[in-house]
Amino acid sequence: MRGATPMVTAATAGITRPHHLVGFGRNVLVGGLALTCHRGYATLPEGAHDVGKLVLSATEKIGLGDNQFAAGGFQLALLGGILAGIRVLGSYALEYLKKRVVVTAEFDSRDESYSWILNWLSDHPYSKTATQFSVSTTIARGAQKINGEGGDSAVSATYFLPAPGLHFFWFKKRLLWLYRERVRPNGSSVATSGAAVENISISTLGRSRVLIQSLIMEAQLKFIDRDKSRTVIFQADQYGAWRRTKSRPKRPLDTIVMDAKLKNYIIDDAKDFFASESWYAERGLPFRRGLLLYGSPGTGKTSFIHALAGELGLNIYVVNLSSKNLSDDTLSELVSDTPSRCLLLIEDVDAAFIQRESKDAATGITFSGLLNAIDGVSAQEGRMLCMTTNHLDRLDEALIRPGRVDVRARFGKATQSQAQELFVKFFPQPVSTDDLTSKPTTAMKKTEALDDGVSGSESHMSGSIDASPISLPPSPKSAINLARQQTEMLAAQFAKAIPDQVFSIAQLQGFLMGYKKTPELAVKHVEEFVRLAGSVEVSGTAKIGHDDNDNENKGEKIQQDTQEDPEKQYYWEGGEEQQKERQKFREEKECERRASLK
Ligand SMILES: Nc1ncnc2c1ncn2[C@@H]1O[C@H](COP(=O)(O)OP(=O)(O)OP(=O)(O)O)[C@@H](O)[C@H]1O
Repeated sequence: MRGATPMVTAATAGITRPHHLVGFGRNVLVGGLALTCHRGYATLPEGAHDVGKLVLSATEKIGLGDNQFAAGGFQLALLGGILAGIRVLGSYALEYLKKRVVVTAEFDSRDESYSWILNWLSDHPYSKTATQFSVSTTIARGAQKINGEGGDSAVSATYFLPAPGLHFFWFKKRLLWLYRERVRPNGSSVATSGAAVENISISTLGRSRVLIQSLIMEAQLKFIDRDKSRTVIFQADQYGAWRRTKSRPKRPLDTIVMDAKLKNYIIDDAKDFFASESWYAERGLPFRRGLLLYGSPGTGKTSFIHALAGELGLNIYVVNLSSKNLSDDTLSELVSDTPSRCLLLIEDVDAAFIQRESKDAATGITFSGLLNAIDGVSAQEGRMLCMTTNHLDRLDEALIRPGRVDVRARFGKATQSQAQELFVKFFPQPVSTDDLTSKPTTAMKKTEALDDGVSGSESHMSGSIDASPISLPPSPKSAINLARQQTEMLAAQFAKAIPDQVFSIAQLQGFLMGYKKTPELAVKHVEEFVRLAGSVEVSGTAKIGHDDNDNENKGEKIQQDTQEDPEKQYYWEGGEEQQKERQKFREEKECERRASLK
């Protein structure tokens, strides 16, 4: 067979074959790859000739030299193996080389560090000039959104980030490159929409990690810095891990209307606690503190905890006991996973156990599970447990015993002085020199009259706007530009009309929201609001409720007097007439403002 088969010879192919390849070339032809292999081989670099020799001698050694088909197949397999080996080795070699000359840091969107990098990148000059960029209103990680922050403004915050792909940028006068890619998790489709996971890798030439580490540190500090003036809220996700859900600007304590002594007591107690770690350690006491806030809905329990967290510079970890994903184990894990200094907040602590009594309740935690989680051996030290409830009487004594709850505070409905304080905080007007030098307004005169014992209630509701005792003279400023003194007088009038401890601050705040820019009108309509609150249901701005919990409260009296269903919810908007009146009032004020500008 040898020598008889070749259809294309070296001569016909026009190739001069080195003499040592003759046999190999013939067999390759027999193997069926004829010219391709042959030519390809002939153009191989010098080192590859040795591979040819190797294949040839291997073929002859195993005695396949005479069987052209077997020899051809064997040679092809061997060649393929060698080439694959070279490829693998090549990639290892490349990888090795890369490790020697390139430093790379990788960030995964499931980790918090990813948010640091995105935040850092969004501020980097490159992101501001990159031609391929992505726009985002959030800095998103796999399972969570970071933002909704800065949401006070009408336009939401926007981040410009390098788009997925390769980017080059400078940092500390060194060239870095960044590769951003999106990977959909295995097994998820668009329909099931498993959130895409993102990766970012940042690389630079060299062997030292210092540069990239300093970039990461800078990014982390920047991120922490941005949180300094905010309170970050964490919540448990469905896997029982803490997820940062949002951050809010710190709420100043003085925005909370409550008994000043109680406020100071709780703040001092909390500050004292966080400063006493060694005191607890010396006495072998677990370094934990429990705070229970109870009272009617809308009295400021949650708001106070947010303000407290802001004051102490701590973040809030919120547990929702009604969550169906929560089991005793996950709760225990969550509690032990809280950082050592934080507020752990359990809202409506009674709710989970009430629901458990109903048939379809499916919450996974047990009462003993809750007790173990909050003060078991694995519970984190250094955290302050804050619980809120509307129904103190529904709580098991074991839950609120000293050691679990160290401070209990009742949040009551608004007293008259709190209503006054709320009004002043709601309309915080700067003292303008114009206002101070202006003649006393009708409103001031009216308040003086009230102080003299003249009832203002009739005049509040009667007369046209012009004749209204609280209408203001033309002012160079807008209708809301009242001097503080005037605001305080209006506040006093407002408070006088509010029955003591009947309405929650949330209810009063809701009512005032209807008069954001017209405090005079709020005063004018407050009596009507109080009167209608217990007797009429109208839809609108301020939702007002009735505390069926508090026997002493006069809201109940109003309800009973008017024979209304105590479960009923009431809303305030004012009748059509009042709305017209309000509109007219606004128009007049606008005319006055324009006139004053001329
Ligand atoms: N004492 C208060 N001082 C200032 N704002 C208050 C006060 N009470 C209620 N508010 C306002 O009313 C709204 C509801 O308050 P918040 O959620 O704190 O009440 P809560 O007592 O926690 O109610 P719930 O028991 O229903 O959870 C918030 O907008 C808050 O600003």
